[in-house]
Amino acid sequence: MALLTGVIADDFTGATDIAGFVAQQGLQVALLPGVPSPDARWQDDADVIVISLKSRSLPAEEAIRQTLCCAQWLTESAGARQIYFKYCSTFDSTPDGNIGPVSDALMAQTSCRAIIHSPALPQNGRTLVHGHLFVNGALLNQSGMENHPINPMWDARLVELLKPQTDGKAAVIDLVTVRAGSAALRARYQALADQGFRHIVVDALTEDDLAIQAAAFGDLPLLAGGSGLGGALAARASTQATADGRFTFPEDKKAVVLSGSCSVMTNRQVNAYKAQAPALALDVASCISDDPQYIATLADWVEAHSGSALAPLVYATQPPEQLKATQQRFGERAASAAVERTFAQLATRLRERGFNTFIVAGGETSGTTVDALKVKRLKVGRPIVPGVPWVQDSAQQLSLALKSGNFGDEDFFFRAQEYQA
Ligand SMILES: Nc1ncnc2c1ncn2[C@@H]1O[C@H](COP(=O)(O)OP(=O)(O)O)[C@@H](O)[C@H]1O
Ligand SMILES: O=C(O)[C@@H](O)C(=O)COP(=O)(O)O
Repeated sequence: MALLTGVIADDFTGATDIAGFVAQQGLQVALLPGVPSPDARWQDDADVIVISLKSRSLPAEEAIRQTLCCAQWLTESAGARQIYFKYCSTFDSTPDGNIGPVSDALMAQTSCRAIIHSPALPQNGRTLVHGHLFVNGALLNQSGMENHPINPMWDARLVELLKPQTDGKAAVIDLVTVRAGSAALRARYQALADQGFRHIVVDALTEDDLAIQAAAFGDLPLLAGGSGLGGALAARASTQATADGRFTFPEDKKAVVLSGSCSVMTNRQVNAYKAQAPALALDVASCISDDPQYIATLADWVEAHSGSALAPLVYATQPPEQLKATQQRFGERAASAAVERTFAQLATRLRERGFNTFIVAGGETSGTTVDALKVKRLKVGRPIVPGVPWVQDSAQQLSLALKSGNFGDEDFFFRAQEYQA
């Protein structure tokens, strides 16, 4: 089958999330980290290519530049018929971007009059009603996402979130219209585009609503949203039974858990795990000092605890009050950059010492870690929980579980280690 869709994900956990949902539908997925080189020609078989960027928190111009390079490569060198801009199911962005500016730039490049925004992921409790985004029934800005370290979410209304990010007019298509069926939904989209609306937010409460969206919008050159709509599009394209995506894990497993997310769920996961497993909290002051000796000390600690039944955990995860104090002391950007740099350097050091299995919590954290591990191309394996598949760089015999901050249940770090080859 020719390449159907080229996905550009704005972070790494988002990329493995959508790649996992697509692979579960039996489609062949290639997962590529970073902007492909412009002269790299794509000659392999794949139904869907997912490119993972770390563009969510970049300045808007740089996020646009990287995304457009990917879109151009996907259409011209890989033959993608459709571009899917994958962002977070919690619409993670700042007042400056990057969802609005990147969407505008992609519309210009793909000659799309109006872009669909569909972040809903009912499988993980993200639903959209009258354009309001809910996380497990709580409004986005009352869900814990208001305390996010780098993109605190200030509203739950997507149209309001988009306002400071774009000059394009935004509108909502509500659930009643979605449930009127794909033809009615498409007609409403056309009518709004004719009226000059450029950003069309579409409600979804269930997976069935996403299936209707996939039927209505499957042929558009450009779509944007979460992995829910991505999975629904793959289900329509699939002719096979669900693939299980098994691969062989490294025989001599040397695993570590790195947690750089401060989300509500990751805080619970870290607390549950550290009650039973060896765990070490990062010292942010030492991260800021950028002292190589600190990295060596961390690596020694991990190595010393790697014989335990449960993999050692190194975490920066903090509850909101503690995080606020850290950020006031060091500055938000400086603290988060120092923590990410520390995880990246630690991952490199552990790789050199033979660690081959990395369980990482947090999208930005996963981005820096995967970059540091110099991953080239990833195979997608079976899901540990919805939205978090095992992925593997077979050339390097390296297995990775990249967990979005809020995904998984309290026992996630345990479950991730119960895998079977
Ligand atoms: N203790 C801390 N102090 C300051 N920043 C932190 C701390 N712990 C984590 N961070 C930063 O918070 C950000 C979390 O983002 P991310 O890894 O994407 O998690 P999530 O998936 O929850 O969004 C990262 O930039 C990380 O470095
Ligand atoms: O759509 C989602 O929720 C995830 O795929 C995602 O984008 C993850 O982002 P982080 O929560 O920052 O890991």
